[in-house]
Amino acid sequence: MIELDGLTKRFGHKVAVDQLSCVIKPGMVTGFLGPNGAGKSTTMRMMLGLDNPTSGSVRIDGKHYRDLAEPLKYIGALLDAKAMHGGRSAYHNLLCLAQSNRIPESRVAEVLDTVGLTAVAKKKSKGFSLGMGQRLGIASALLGDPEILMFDEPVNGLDPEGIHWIRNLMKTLAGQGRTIFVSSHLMSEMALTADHLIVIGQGRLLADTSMADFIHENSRSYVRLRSPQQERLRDVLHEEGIVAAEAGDGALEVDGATTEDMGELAARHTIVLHELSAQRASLEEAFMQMTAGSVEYHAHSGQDGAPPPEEPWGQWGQRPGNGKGA
Ligand SMILES: Nc1ncnc2c1ncn2[C@@H]1O[C@H](COP(=O)(O)OP(=O)(O)OP(=O)(O)O)[C@@H](O)[C@H]1O
Repeated sequence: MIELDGLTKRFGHKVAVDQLSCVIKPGMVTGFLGPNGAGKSTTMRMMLGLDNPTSGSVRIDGKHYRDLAEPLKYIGALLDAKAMHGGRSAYHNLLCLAQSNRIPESRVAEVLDTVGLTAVAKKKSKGFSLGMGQRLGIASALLGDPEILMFDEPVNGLDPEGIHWIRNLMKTLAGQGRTIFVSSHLMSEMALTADHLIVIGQGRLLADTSMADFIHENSRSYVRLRSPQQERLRDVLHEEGIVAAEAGDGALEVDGATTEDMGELAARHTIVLHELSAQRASLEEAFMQMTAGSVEYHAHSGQDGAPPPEEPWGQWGQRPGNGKGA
């Protein structure tokens, strides 16, 4: 478990992370989202003791990072896959890390096997492809068999096989009861991987919710109807007091409807349907919907990134209505 309590980081006048409080729980993959410059990397660096908070705290299983005697046994992280010593072999990179954390050498071969690098264990890591480098970084995170794992943009530049592998690895690790915290700009990938989301904008917490609730609350769900009797269908919907929007491709869209209700209505009026489909917004749409507010706020008043004069995210209190019928 990772607990953030009022975590704040200022760089001069710039507030990179602003009073962030949340708990990242074990047994699930928690996605960490935010637009560019939202403060994700800074937050992760503070979690790992690489940056000191200006105020507030981070606790790793109840302890400050600096109080962990052998930190790799508590928390493993992939922050920068290129951070490895290029002149050393994959094996020796991991061995050095193992020795400094009193991890047995046998573990090195185990994690190389887990990430599929056994065959290139003796090769210098500077010759590694981006995907191999990511795998080596993940091997180093796994080395201490920690209960908490953090991955910053783990799928960047990976091919579909590599992305699929990392996704399954994170799910497996979460299934073992570990705490998995992952940031990514690839929304489609995040939607497939994360169970829970923490979303930040301008350093502030925007959402701490399940994936399903996040999408539900920040986006539109509607039913698409297409019929060779489109005029008739439009009239029937109108008579029933149902508002339908033109989709632009000949279909009609009804907000907040169910396919059951729409299908039965069409059947009652013997209208042939060529399409009857429930449309749920994607994580990407929900994310854009939510963070659009953050960009809008920034454009109107944020010239130097100074904190807003009053609660800027109050609009999110009305989240369920956002985007409906937009
Ligand atoms: N060392 C630093 N000195 C000054 N400002 C910094 C420093 N590190 C980060 N910042 C600023 O803090 C803010 C948050 O940066 P951070 O890198 O944490 O965001 P991010 O969410 O990880 O962004 P991205 O998605 O682009 O990687 C940005 O405005 C950034 O310019």
